[in-house]
Amino acid sequence: MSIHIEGINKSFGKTQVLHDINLDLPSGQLVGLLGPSGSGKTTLLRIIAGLEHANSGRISFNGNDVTDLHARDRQVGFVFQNYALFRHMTVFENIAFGLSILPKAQRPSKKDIKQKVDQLLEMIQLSQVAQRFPAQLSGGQRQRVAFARSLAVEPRVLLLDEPFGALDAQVRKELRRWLRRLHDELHFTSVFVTHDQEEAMDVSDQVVVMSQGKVEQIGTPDAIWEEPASRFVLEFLGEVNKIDGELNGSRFKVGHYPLQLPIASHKQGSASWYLRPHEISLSTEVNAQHPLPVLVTDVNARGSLVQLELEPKDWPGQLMEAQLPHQHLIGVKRGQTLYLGSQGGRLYAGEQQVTDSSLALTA
Ligand SMILES: Nc1ncnc2c1ncn2[C@@H]1O[C@H](COP(=O)(O)OP(=O)(O)OP(=O)(O)O)[C@@H](O)[C@H]1O
Repeated sequence: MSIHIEGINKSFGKTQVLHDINLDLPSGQLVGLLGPSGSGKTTLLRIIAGLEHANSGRISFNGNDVTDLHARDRQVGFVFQNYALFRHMTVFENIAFGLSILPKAQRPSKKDIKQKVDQLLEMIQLSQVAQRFPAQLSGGQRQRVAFARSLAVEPRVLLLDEPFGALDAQVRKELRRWLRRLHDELHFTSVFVTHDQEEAMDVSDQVVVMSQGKVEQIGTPDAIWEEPASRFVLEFLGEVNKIDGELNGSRFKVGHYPLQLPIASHKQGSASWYLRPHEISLSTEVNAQHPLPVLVTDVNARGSLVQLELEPKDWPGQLMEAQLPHQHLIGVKRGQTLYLGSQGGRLYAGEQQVTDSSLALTA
């Protein structure tokens, strides 16, 4: 079931929380809505579900306008963060619930309901606990039951609001892999809300990055990682170091170190140089490619990679993280001075990117 979202605006009182949202979500995909708290993700999800009404704009499922349809007629399944299982019902009864309350004409026979629930129990690998009550399950198991319960009625669209939010890191990771596999088998269309970039990048076919009620970028996780559309997206994805300086033509001054851009720029004023940990290059000697002195404050070997914590030395800035192949750093120790350069990176002046994606500055 494809979802078409057109020109959605939403205000609560005088505050506009969604601004002209336009999205096309193809059928069978798992789409992650990613953004900081308050960016409007849940509101958008609730508008798709029909639980909230937009001030303007349209929503269609498979080309059919559902804007004016009540939530219960949209055939959407919902999974929330806090399981919302019925405590007095067994796992089996919880999963069967949606089917057993259907109007008589649509309700499957008892035998068919049992067959369906057994199938779902197998799919979530919980057949052995069918007769337990929710209180006798772990958090991860409860959430799997919540999934099965919403899938039982075969929704056209499954909407998930921070479905793994209440679980610990390990269970979260397992469950999101499980959701991905389930999705690959069953091909339903899902939209899930998360503020965790790793989670969104790990499981989504497409990620929609939101900020302040607007869509900043939509794309595959790879495309968003490789080509963040804005400074906000680059920063929000995390794992990026920021070095502030003053831009003047093709010169970028960090503290009293004048660095050279490989291109001429007409911009002037404050600018920030963004470097991901693997884009940092280090040398034991100062040279044109490695102009900035840094102090090594931590060294962590991680398999074939070494992770370093670096403190700016003699120029203003924050602690940085670098990640380099082991062989480049044999013998590097805490307390040692190294010289920093780059193998890429991005320079932003205000919201504007000054250069394309691969920028190397030199002295
Ligand atoms: N029923 C409501 N009445 C008034 N304001 C609301 C209501 N629901 C949401 N808001 C406001 O709308 C904005 C967007 O909220 P929303 O819950 O959609 O954001 P979110 O990105 O899902 O955030 P979070 O990750 O914290 O859940 C926030 O400023 C919030 O305070």
